[in-house]
Amino acid sequence: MPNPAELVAELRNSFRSGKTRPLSFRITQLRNLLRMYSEKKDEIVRALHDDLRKCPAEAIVMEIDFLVNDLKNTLWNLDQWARPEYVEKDLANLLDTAYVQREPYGVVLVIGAWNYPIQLTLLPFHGALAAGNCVLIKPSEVSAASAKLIEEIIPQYVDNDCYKVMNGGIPETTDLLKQRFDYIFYTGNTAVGKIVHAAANRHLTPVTLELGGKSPCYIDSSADIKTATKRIIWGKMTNMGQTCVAPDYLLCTKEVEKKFLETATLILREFYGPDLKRSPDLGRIVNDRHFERLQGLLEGGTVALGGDTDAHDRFMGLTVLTDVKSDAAVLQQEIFGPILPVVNVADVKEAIDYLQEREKPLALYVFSNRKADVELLLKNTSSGSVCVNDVIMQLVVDTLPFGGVGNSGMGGYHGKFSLDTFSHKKAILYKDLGLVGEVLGAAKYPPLTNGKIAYLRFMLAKRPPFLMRLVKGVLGGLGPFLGGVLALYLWQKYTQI
Ligand SMILES: NC(=O)c1ccc[n+]([C@@H]2O[C@H](COP(=O)([O-])OP(=O)(O)OC[C@H]3O[C@@H](n4cnc5c(N)ncnc54)[C@H](O)[C@@H]3O)[C@@H](O)[C@H]2O)c1
Ligand SMILES: CCCCCCCCCC=O
Repeated sequence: MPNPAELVAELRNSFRSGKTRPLSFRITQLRNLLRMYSEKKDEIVRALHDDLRKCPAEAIVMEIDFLVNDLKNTLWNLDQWARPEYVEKDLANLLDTAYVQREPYGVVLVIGAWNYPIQLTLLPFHGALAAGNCVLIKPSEVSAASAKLIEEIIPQYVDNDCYKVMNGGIPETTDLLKQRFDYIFYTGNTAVGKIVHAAANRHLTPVTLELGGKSPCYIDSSADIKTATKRIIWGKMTNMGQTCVAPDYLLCTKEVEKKFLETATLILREFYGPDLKRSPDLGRIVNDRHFERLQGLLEGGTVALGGDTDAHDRFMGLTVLTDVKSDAAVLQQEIFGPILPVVNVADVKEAIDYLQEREKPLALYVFSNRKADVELLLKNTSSGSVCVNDVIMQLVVDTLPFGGVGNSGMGGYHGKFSLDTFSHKKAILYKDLGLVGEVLGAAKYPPLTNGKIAYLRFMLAKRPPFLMRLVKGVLGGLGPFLGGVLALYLWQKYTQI
């Protein structure tokens, strides 16, 4: 087992060498990863099958394509995203250059989770690499085949001095977290998120925590129940419910619950045939521990649909629970499996009360054609994301940030947000050393007369953007000489006071 202190020291030396700074170097690494996903596609599909019995379609669309699309987007845009961002200024700094320059933090630790073990481990890696960091990747030990594959293939495609993989379980990760990193990106459950946060805090290391929680799904009687049911079942059964943003429970009236149950029976048959267990499109629960945990959750209510389980095969069909006691474990902990409890509410106001009393979820789903009610939910609840009239699909829009809030996490990524997450936004003011610049700023020097203070206040005062654009235009038109004359005039005018 490699020594974490040595790994981090090697990465730090590589970062200090400046190797990862040039955009051309990063682009080469990203292109190599693109080649990796194409050349190692079969191995990835096989590893995901070994870990979760993920079907090839899910492995390709939800893990490999997700990564490939992210790389393409980054490669097409990185040059532009990484450019300095010039910003507006006050009069006192009008001749100077003020801009934000993204710079890499240094050595980044990425800790992945097991449910989408390739995607969730390597997507943050893309962002950290693109931003110019050196990276240590720690895949989840729970998805052992994927972890082993990542350790094997990453060194074949990217620079070994700058990017490393370390496998291990809780003791190894605990040791790793004693090291000083410049950024930590963690995906996993909230309890461990707190451990990671505390460890990062010892070194004041900034973090992104991509956590979980119970993502509610509100349906009202105005929604097209067939389409809503299809979308909910798809989202709940994808990866056997082991998706961070899977709909966790339904919030609806008794009447909608009844319609949902009738429709769900038909949809399940349409999607997976008469015997769900034999469907090639359904995966399995990741391990026995999680299977037993899920079986325990079934005790919380009445099984209104499904309930079929096979411990030997770690299979569980979609199981809808009704009349669930409010203190049942299935309504307290994140389910992360194919169980769907129903919580009955009379109307949207009761739904909002229910949501406000609970932790902020990673996602909120609303199925409704009542625009006013949707607005009420949007305005009166907080969650990492919202998707109206579908589930999970908000993640696909990579111009939206993906992340939680409160107990479901902090920070976000995807698309350009990944580059922002892994970059420090350095503020740079490049002052003019010439005479005009000096005159514009000279009022700050003591002795501070009333005139100088008035001048300073005039120069630093906030003005509406249109006025600043006008001043800039006029000064630009006058040229530096007349601009200087104007500055001298203002200086004269104010210092005479
Ligand atoms: N927000 C997201 O993007 C996202 C994505 C996937 C999963 N999740 C959430 O993650 C949870 C499921 O994942 P999990 O937590 O079971 O995954 P997991 O068991 O794979 O743990 C995640 C990582 O934490 C490490 N870890 C575990 N215990 C640790 C400890 N005591 N100290 C230090 N490191 C430790 C593991 O080695 C692993 O790399 C769910 O709550 C789910 O909602 C969130
Ligand atoms: C087409 C839908 C793609 C969905 C990808 C889901 C990723 C989930 C990450 C959290 O567990």
